[in-house]
Amino acid sequence: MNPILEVQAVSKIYPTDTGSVEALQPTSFKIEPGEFVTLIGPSGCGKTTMLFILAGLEAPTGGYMFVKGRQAVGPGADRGMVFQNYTLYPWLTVTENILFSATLKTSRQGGDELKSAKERCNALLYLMGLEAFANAYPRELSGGMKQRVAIARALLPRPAILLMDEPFGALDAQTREEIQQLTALLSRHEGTTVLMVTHDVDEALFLSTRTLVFSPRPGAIVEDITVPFGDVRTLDLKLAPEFISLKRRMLDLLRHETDRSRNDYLQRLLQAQQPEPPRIHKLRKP
Ligand SMILES: Nc1ncnc2c1ncn2[C@@H]1O[C@H](COP(=O)(O)OP(=O)(O)OP(=O)(O)O)[C@@H](O)[C@H]1O
Repeated sequence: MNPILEVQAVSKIYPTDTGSVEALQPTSFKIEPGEFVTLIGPSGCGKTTMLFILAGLEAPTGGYMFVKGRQAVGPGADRGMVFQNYTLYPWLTVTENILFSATLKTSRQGGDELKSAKERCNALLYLMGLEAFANAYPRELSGGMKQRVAIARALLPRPAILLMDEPFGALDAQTREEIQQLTALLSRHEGTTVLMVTHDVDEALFLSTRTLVFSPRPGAIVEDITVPFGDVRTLDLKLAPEFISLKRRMLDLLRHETDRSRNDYLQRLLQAQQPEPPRIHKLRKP
């Protein structure tokens, strides 16, 4: 099978006023059609950087990416993006938000395109359980509903891959579980290929078919884990022994990586600081 996404030695160094920050080591991986891949790793390891590069919102320092075999440079309709913070246009209704890019595109192309975009929008509103809110404005929606609109908007043009950056990070625990379940159902129903950044091990294992574990910054893939829980997943899975055992393995791996980086850092700190010789105060005899 040809990969939907191929990442070849993508790296990133940010220039800053105080020197350069190496966010990503040269990193390579492939994603096959229909895979739901999560990217997990310690805070600051370069997960968002990788996603932004793949979305075309950040230029890589080195390396290449290919979507369906074609080199991708800059943003494109073949990659949909959902951010952590709700990015809906507050002056547009739910339907108008979902149709926004289609409206821009079809204003140049004519009526039939817009008609099929509207049909697709209605189908997504139904799948997302948002039909009753089709004409509501973002201020009238809960956080979970806003994020469902953002997902529908990203899915409208049927992107080759959906990129999600901690999309449920700002939601309360219950809403988060509801939307996780909806996302699992939706990605299976639509056959969407997904790459999602998360720092939540439960979320990664519940949703994905594969997890890429990143090292601390500069990020690099330290393990590529197949998640073997099948297509139909309910929240009960999170209590199953095989889920808990894989969760433990991932937590150990993340802890080990974080400890290793902390120890390296402490070691460097100790080497940089020559300990001062102990001061001996002689007591004067009275
Ligand atoms: N525009 C920028 N300029 C300079 N440094 C940056 C920039 N964006 C990110 N960085 C640095 O690059 C590193 C990786 O950041 P990134 O946001 O990709 O990590 P992350 O794994 O997504 O973190 P988190 O899980 O905390 O969101 C961090 O050290 C961050 O400070």
